[in-house]
Amino acid sequence: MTALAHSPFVKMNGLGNEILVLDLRENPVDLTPADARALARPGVLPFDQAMVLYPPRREDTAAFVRILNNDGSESAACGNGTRCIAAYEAERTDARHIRFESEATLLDCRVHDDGTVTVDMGAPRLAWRDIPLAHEVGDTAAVTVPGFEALGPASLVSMGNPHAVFFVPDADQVDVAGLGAALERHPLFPERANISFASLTGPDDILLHVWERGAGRTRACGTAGCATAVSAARTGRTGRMVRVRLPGGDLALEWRAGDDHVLMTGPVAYEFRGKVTPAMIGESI
Ligand SMILES: N[C@H](CCC[C@H](N)C(=O)O)C(=O)O
Repeated sequence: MTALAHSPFVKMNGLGNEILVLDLRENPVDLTPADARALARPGVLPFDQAMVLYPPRREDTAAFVRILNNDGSESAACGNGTRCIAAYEAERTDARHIRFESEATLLDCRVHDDGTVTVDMGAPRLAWRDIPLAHEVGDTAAVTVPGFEALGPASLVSMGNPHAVFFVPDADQVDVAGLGAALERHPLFPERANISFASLTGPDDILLHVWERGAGRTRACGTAGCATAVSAARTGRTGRMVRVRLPGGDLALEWRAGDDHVLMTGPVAYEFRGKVTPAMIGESI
């Protein structure tokens, strides 16, 4: 039996984005890519991302968080998952202001009385090396992706993880899975990319469909919402405060003037709780 068995988990979702919160602060074992894939199997604990909590490395944080996609790959950021761990920690400790540390940044979260959570997702990174891209492209706000000229230029952003945002006339009509899977692994993106298709549906109102790196089609992606808000403001399509509507629900986003941090607000939901069993990670007792 591996040390992972018996660790407590909570299955949550942030706008239908399937999140597994695994609290390993009492039992900080390494969660391998194979463990993540085993847990994510259908009938076990299917998730888009696992948010794995480890003992804090800094005194002013509640935990160090690792983020794993369901294919076992690691991400440095996950907006919806961060709202979930903030709500989980608020429930456990009664704190309302909670800070986590991830590989990419510090994540300041505020849990509101209505149960919604605001996360300071930090400042976007817009330089080609930081996204990262395979080579220099000129202005990252409008990049024609070879082979995908018909989609028009993409706006490329890192929110800790790489994003490409295409503004299209009607995001509901796009073949998200077909185009998303091909673009995720385009040679322009050496670390692959999350792919978003966005349409303006009103002043400061955006419809969004997302194909996630390492997880595929999801009902919502918080960092993609952030990347889209930044891209829309950066290209003059909207102001710095927008509503982003995803299949799973809405996010309120503000790209704050002054420090350029992106503030993301949205709901979370609990599904069920339990403890990891050996069978869940593919082991017999
Ligand atoms: N669902 C997440 C993002 C996952 C990103 C992941 N697919 C990657 O970058 O590898 C969110 O709400 O922000």
